[in-house]
Amino acid sequence: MNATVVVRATAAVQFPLHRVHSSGDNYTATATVATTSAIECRNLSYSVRFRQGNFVPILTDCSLSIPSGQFWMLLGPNGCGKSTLLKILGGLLNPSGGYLHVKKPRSFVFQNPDHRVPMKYMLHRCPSNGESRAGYSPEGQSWSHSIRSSTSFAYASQVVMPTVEADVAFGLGKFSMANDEITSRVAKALDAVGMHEYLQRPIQTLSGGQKQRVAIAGALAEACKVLLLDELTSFLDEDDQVWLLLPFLIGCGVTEDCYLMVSHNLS
Ligand SMILES: Nc1ncnc2c1ncn2[C@@H]1O[C@H](COP(=O)(O)OP(=O)(O)OP(=O)(O)O)[C@@H](O)[C@H]1O
Repeated sequence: MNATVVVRATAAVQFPLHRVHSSGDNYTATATVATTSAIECRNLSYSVRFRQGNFVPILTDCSLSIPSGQFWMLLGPNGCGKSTLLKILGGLLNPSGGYLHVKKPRSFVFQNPDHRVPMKYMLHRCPSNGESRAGYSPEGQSWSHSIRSSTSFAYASQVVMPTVEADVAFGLGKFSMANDEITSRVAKALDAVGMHEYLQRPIQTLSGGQKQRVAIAGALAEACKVLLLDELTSFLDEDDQVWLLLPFLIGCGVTEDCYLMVSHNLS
């Protein structure tokens, strides 16, 4: 990873620049005391293996330490490794080496809600088939059903349920939770992203930016401690920019102890 920085993106605070340690330079991000960190990684590396058998390093010796309750941005040019790092932090990729600690639960929202995402992500979001969310699964249908009917067994769409309400409630299937609690969490999370009036809307009628908000609401409903947002700004228009959503996210109380990280392209 080259020339990538992690900046604190809370409006009232002057950004302290923390450079992520990359191969060939000596910087290491040192945000605060490690024990209070929401995310802590030291000397993290990630390589991919090509068909020819050779390993190509994507991340080398990457270290950062970031506290809870703050909003940080990961900045860097195309191809420097932002998404890869975020996927490692989100548990979607396993690092090849180094130390990694991320508070749980953690949630990951992808760049484009219509892109197919790894099945590992869906299992992470809801390891059961979602039917434990009484009242939210359409009759005879569950997310595993929608995946089975799709062309690939390995991938699923990020927003997976037929309505906004069902999709935000989807990840709650992994908790044993009363229906009242589910309803309240879904309402609170949709309020936070300004989408409450879309509760019953079929997912396919939403715009890309609205789907992004629904995906964020799904993560918030699960009361995640770490929210990882991969280049949302490429999809949301100016009015939807995540730093404008931030006061809502914090104001609704679902993110009190949450750490948010957004990757953003510098080019
Ligand atoms: N599975 C893979 N196989 C081969 N190369 C990969 C793989 N995944 C990532 N890369 C390479 O690793 C580098 C970092 O990719 P990554 O998607 O993390 O970059 P990024 O900083 O998020 O880029 P962008 O801003 O364009 O989204 C790129 O050069 C990419 O081509």
